[in-house]
Amino acid sequence: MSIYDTLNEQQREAVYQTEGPVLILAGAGSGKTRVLTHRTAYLIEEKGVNPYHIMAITFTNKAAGEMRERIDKIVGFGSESIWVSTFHSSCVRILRRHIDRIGFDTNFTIYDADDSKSLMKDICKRLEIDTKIYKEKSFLAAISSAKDELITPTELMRRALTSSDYAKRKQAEVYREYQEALHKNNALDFDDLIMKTVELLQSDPEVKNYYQERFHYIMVDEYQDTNTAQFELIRLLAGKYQNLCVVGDDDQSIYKFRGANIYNILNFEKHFPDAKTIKLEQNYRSTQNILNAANSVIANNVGRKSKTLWTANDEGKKIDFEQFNTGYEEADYIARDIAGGVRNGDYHYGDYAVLYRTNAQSRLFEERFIVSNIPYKIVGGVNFYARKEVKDLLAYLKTIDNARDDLAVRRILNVPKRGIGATTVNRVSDYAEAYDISFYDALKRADEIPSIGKAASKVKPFVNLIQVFRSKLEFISISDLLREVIEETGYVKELEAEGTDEAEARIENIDELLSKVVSYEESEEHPTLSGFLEEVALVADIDSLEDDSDYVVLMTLHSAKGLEFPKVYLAGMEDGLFPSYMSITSDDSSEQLEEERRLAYVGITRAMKELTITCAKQRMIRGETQYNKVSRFVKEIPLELLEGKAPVVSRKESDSSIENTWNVKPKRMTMRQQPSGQSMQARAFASVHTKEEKLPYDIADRVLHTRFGEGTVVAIVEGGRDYEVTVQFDTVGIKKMFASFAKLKKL
Ligand SMILES: Nc1ncnc2c1ncn2[C@@H]1O[C@H](COP(=O)(O)OP(=O)(O)OP(=O)(O)O)[C@@H](O)[C@H]1O
Ligand SMILES: [Mg+2]
Repeated sequence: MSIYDTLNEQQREAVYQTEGPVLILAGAGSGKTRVLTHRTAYLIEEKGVNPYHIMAITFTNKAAGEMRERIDKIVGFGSESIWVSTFHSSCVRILRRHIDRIGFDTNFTIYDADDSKSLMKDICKRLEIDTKIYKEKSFLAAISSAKDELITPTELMRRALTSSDYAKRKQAEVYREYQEALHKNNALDFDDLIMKTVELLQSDPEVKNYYQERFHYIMVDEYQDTNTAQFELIRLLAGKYQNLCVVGDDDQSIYKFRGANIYNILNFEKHFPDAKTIKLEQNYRSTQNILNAANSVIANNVGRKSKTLWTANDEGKKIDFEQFNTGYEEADYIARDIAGGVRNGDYHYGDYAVLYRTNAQSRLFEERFIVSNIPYKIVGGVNFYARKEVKDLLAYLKTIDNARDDLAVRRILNVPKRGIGATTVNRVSDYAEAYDISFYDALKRADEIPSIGKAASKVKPFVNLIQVFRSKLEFISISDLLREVIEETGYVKELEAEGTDEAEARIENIDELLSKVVSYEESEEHPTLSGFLEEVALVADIDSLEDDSDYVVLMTLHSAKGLEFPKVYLAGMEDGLFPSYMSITSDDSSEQLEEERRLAYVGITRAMKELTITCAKQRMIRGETQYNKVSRFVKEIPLELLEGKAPVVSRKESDSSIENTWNVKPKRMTMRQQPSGQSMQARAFASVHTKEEKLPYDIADRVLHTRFGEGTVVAIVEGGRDYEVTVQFDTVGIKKMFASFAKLKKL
């Protein structure tokens, strides 16, 4: 049996259609990514294409890694010369070779979001912009959108001049300054990686021809999320042979806020008139119930390309829908459910994913999982490489590698403390500006800077230190270099002296960085410092996912694209959170709502076997308690597909009041009933939060509620922030409420 026998008829057609432009348009889990990997194998094995001429592009490193693995498995020998990578790393590869043709050094630095922000701060200061009125963040956002659309500073200025909008003119001015500063630092930001590559290919026919001749076959996964710059890049690369195969799903377009242009997919046939379109209709990933839920939610979007998606899989379990009073209860339920599933042997930790709309939601789960001893990993949030100690040491390495990066040099000039103050830094900066040299070169000439006086003697040892490291670079490994940096600067010694838990954690992170260097050295044939720094700069959040260990994954819905898990929790399904408050209230609300709905579709379709949807009536968001209704997306799922482990009350009622209960969970344990081993930890967890002091009533007491009348207290649960009191009322039955809201009086 050949590998192509494992494909259905439409998939096979897509694999065999190797020549000319091809669009594969299909719903989630229909095997689009699988088609791409098999197509690659087919090109090599059956069509005799040299792997060297093939390029496959995806969005995240995780997806690229997975694709690489699958391709290696089916192609075997020679597969390493295929370019399987993200847009960004493909561009880095091209630029490292040819960017000197557009006026940069090939050992340019890549700025992350943090670096860009510091640079922007400097610029705003220099231009004397009042950042209370014009925020740095909004400049960066405007620049980023411009780059997504391939708009140059000159073009942005031209547009600004035709409008009377002062803010727009400021943006254009800042954009120009920002680009000049990057250029001076021999640095590119993330968006530049794509834009500069396009610029290079457009301006240099020789380079364009070289890459067009290199890539006879180009494939792009998740094509629905490409922006204008990425589209242009692909169009240029495929310009000669036109063997371009893109796969995507317009229903999963979720990056409009990052400039994704849905028209790239909707108009593919217009851009490439010879294009052949293939649709895949069978979903192999999910149960019928999950797929039905996804289909009925997305059906509410208008103006979609018509698509059918069916599955031969089992009906599967119903979707577990649970509403809680608070986010704490929600996290608690999910933690228990996971622990239970693993205990029963139904699942491994690694089979679970908890997905949510915003990064901030992860904290409650994290706290709950720690208490319950559930191994987990958060994708996103504070990225390892964004931590101070890691950034400091990387700044050392960057300075040693390419001291043209002013930001890196300034970051470490006084780290650890060398008694070099802000005044000195400013004077050196001014000098560098005046002579049009880099900050580091100005440091080297400290003696000549008239205004810095004695400070020059403090600067010198720093410059010497860097020069010594540089001279060693020739004959020691990168890991030894890093060890020397740590040693010579006394970085770890200082932390050790601090002796706090936090310092300890920082030292662990430094160890982790060293391990990263070592593993880089082991995996590369010719490891170089620039190579290492480049790899680090490209690590997207998703990379903290590792394949071989067993842990629950927590991540935002956006990061989950393209992935699949046996059991998925969609948490925080509340109007105002998901769909976001912005999308409900903004001017172009219907468009934004549709984007949110596509995100819901992405979320639901990540689940293979089981899906749990949860929400809370009351939730702390940015320090404020919000009362939210059940997400409209949940209401778009037919009732018969849902089931609560506790009784579900009709939909209408759920909208009426926050004290109304969709479900009461009498089976939930109080802290007192918990096994003693856990309760200590649990109490420690609870004590982090402020809570009412002791309640004036106890279980079995008779109490009075202003609306519900008299009743008997049946349970008191110590929630995270408040006591949850369950009362059996004489007239309205059982109600569960928060002590601080209910204001029950003891009778
Ligand atoms: N013909 C097939 N036979 C068996 N399994 C298949 C077949 N096609 C796809 N699958 C499986 O179905 C699952 C989904 O496939 P894949 O990830 O390629 O879908 P996709 O269309 O790329 O999904 P998404 O839109 O979420 O990116 C995978 O586990 C894949 O191995
Ligand atoms: Mg896919």
